[in-house]
Amino acid sequence: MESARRPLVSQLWVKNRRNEAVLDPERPALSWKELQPKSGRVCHSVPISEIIAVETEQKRYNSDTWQKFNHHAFTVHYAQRAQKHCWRCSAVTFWCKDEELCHQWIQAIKKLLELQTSRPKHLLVYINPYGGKQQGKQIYEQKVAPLFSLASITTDVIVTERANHAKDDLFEVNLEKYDGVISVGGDGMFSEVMHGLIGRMQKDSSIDQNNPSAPLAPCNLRIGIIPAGSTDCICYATVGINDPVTSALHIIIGDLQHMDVCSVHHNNTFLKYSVSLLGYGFYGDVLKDSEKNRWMGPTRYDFSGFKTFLSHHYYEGTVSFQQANQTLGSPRDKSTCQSGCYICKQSTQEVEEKRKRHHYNLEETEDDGDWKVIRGKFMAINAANMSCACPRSPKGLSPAAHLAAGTIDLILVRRCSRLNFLRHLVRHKNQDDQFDLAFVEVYRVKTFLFTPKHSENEDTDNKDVRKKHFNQICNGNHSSCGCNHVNSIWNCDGEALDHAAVEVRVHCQLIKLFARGIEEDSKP
Ligand SMILES: Nc1ncnc2c1ncn2[C@@H]1O[C@H](COP(=O)(O)OP(=O)(O)OP(=O)(O)O)[C@@H](O)[C@H]1O
Repeated sequence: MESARRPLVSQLWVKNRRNEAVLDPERPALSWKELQPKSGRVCHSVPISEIIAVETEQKRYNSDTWQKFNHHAFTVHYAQRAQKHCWRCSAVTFWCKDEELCHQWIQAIKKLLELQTSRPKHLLVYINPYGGKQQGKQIYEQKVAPLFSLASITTDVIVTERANHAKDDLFEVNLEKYDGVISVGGDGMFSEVMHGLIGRMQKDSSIDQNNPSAPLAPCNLRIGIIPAGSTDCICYATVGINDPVTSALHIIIGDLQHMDVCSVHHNNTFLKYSVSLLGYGFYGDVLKDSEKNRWMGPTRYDFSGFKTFLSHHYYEGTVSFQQANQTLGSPRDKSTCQSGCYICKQSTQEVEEKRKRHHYNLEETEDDGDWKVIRGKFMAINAANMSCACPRSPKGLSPAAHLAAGTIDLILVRRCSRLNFLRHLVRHKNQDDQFDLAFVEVYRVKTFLFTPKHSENEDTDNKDVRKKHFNQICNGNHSSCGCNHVNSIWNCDGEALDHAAVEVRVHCQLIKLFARGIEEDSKP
């Protein structure tokens, strides 16, 4: 036992150069450095947690090296950080003088890899063949499957045949045999998989999803996202880049990122879950318009964004919310949520204690803030469950929002001039603070309710009634006041909700992803 903890140190050859290689179970890492370097000495080091696989080198070299070492070599495949959060699978081949030493190294590395218990062995993969540029199947087969096979991960792959295929399947399938579920597609496909998994957990735990205050059962299976859609914001926000190989490597090494999920209800009826943006007003209208122009592809968002900006609608209603405890930070913080975020870690402990208390039917100790009620006319009401950073807006809607702190950043943009609204929008792209404007308010909340001024029955099919209420605001001069809609719609992670009056509640760390959040400086 004692010898297993001692470092293995040997002289091995890498590319015809003599190296000292060290496998240290205490650190735990594999490192090697040239013994007689031509220039400065470079020490390479790979944490065991980032080694993908070790393989005996087959006789595919016809080189002098191969002759010299009597064919004894092994290759270590590992995750290497490239640029801007991008990871690549690199390999290094070590040559040994004798077979026994080669075997000893391979066994020692394999033993340490076996201790990496968070790694998945068997995965359930759903591929949307029609997401994004319809490349999901090729991306998976060419870039991801070979890496899974290298890492000895077995898979059951389902290419979806219709919308909701993955979601329905997740309600039926035996999940016990899997260590994770992979979504190959965009945000819509991820949402489908997430709804399937969360729904299944609640069904198995006999929890009624229609009850807005029911504590939901957490999902223990991790979800992996292989980005292959036209919008891959969830992947970008949790990994830092939309790159299938990087995502596959995070899955293989068994990364873990907890994530909050918001439940959205209307009159005690469950509508949807959301992990990124719930937007009423501006982002709801953009979605409504963009759905009419799907034929345009991803450019429809720019087109509809511009059109919606020009139409300059505002909406009346009441927002009531319960503010989160100060220890969970503020939306105006300068620091952002990154890999190993201490605020999210603190929430992990709290959520575990809360689940234990619930399990033993102990009393809850709620320390959340008071309720606040705001009535007004809003250009936009945005609830960000994460920063919502994406390649188009690298800061995101709420740059300091957390992935797993159990909070929502509620952004209220009150009625303002077109120029002022433009100033607010432009600040999502530059260094200026988008909240530092008189007509913008931001709160960190746990739950909120929105009630439109005009009831939804009035807004839907009864046109006469709609006209009556519409006239109350603008006296019928639609073009000058810009309020030719009574109510907007909610954009819930890119999908439209059927109701404007909603109750939203955040469920701290309800799901887990194969990710690690965004690393501060990804290139060592
Ligand atoms: N085989 C299928 N046929 C049709 N729709 C599907 C299929 N599989 C999944 N879907 C649905 O397609 C929707 C969009 O998928 P996805 O997010 O992968 O692509 P996308 O191009 O990013 O989407 P969007 O058009 O919303 O930007 C999802 O909501 C999903 O439910």
